[in-house]
Amino acid sequence: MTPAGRASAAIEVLTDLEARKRPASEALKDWGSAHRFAGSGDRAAIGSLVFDCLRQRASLGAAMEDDGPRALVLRALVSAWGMSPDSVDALFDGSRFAPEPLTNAERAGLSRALSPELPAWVRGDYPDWLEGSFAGVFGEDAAAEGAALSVRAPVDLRVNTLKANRDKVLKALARFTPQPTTYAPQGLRIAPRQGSARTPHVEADAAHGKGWLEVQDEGSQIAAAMTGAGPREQVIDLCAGAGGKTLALAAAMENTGQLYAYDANRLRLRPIFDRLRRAGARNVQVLEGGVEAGLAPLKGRMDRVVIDAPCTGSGTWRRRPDAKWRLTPEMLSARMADQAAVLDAGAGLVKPGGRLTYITCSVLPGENREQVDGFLERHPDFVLKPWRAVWESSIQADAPASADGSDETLLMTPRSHGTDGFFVATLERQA
Ligand SMILES: C[S@@+](CC[C@H](N)C(=O)[O-])C[C@H]1O[C@@H](n2cnc3c(N)ncnc32)[C@H](O)[C@@H]1O
Repeated sequence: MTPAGRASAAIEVLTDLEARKRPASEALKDWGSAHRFAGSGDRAAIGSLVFDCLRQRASLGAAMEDDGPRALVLRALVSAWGMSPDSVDALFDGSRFAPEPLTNAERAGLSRALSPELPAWVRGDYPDWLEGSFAGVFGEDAAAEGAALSVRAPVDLRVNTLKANRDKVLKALARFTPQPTTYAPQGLRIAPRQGSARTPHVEADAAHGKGWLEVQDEGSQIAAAMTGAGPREQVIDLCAGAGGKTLALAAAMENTGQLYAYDANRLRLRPIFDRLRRAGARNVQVLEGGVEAGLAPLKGRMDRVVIDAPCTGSGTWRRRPDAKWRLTPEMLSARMADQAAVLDAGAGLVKPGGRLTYITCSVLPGENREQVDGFLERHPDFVLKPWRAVWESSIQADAPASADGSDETLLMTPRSHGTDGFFVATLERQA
């Protein structure tokens, strides 16, 4: 397909998305099935353009003074793909498969500077109803923090120390030019590709098949390390899902002690079995029973309880940009109720002197600090351990400031740490 044909396809997919209100991945898949002539490079480029439009939907629309699919694609080619307005003008020439030529209003939109007077949610590309939450956490930096959540993310890898080391993986993946991550001791980063260039499919590499590495954001790796889980401990990953944290914890525990993996939704656990096998993790017991059968025997016995809580995922909007525009206040309230429930369930499992680590991949205060405050009120036998000391005992690199300025809990963000948005609080049960 020509670049102009790909732009037409992206407009088509965005139009479908808007009309049918469904996930971008589904709309892209359907488009691919209906256009079998499109090669994998075409699909990747169309997908990248659609996702770039969604990441910056509010600011692209404001610049164009039009938030329709065609306007978003036009401006994304300039703002996100770095094309000049003239080259976009030349692309949209109305020839076969190309979009219609530009109007004068569209030409003006391609060069319009974004006014600093626009509301922070427009400049920062987040939903308007979250203006208060963003201002509450980030103050004057709300737009800048939002903007950093609205660009492409790198591919981060965690070297599985049960089977490999950084040098071995660096060599195996040399063609992707990975670099060591700034903070996570076993992390590697592959920088995001620009424009239509394809994101490397690391999971198709032999090194992944051999269990040498996992795809895991650096923030997630740091959060797992900050649980402090180590050899010979009794640890439960209470919201294990597909096992991203479980695998990191098993490696930190050097395959010793006992790591329990539990999830209220058994279906979510399904991929964990293959992943554990591939990674060579042998100290993990997946708890498939319900709360009574699975968790009751562990009451008050755990050195570490890890709660990677269900959340809105606002910290991962770089990777799932359509999710940010689909999020509603009702969904946020439902996640907050889930978080309080899982925190209460986790509290009962911690042994005296043991620790509960509360993690979200969200930047919203209702899911983070407010949950911790509510927990401490309901469970006066727990105290909050300031994050800096926890970081220093688990991560070798110097601790950067929390994105919200807190000395008690850690908020990582793309802008402040180059990671996805992650929140970590350490709660210790008094002996
Ligand atoms: C953020 S995801 C976990 C991701 C996973 N830890 C990883 O690193 O790949 C949150 C998980 O919590 C689970 N969950 C929600 N409520 C729960 C509860 N009350 N008890 C245990 N798990 C729960 C969800 O099913 C979901 O799989």
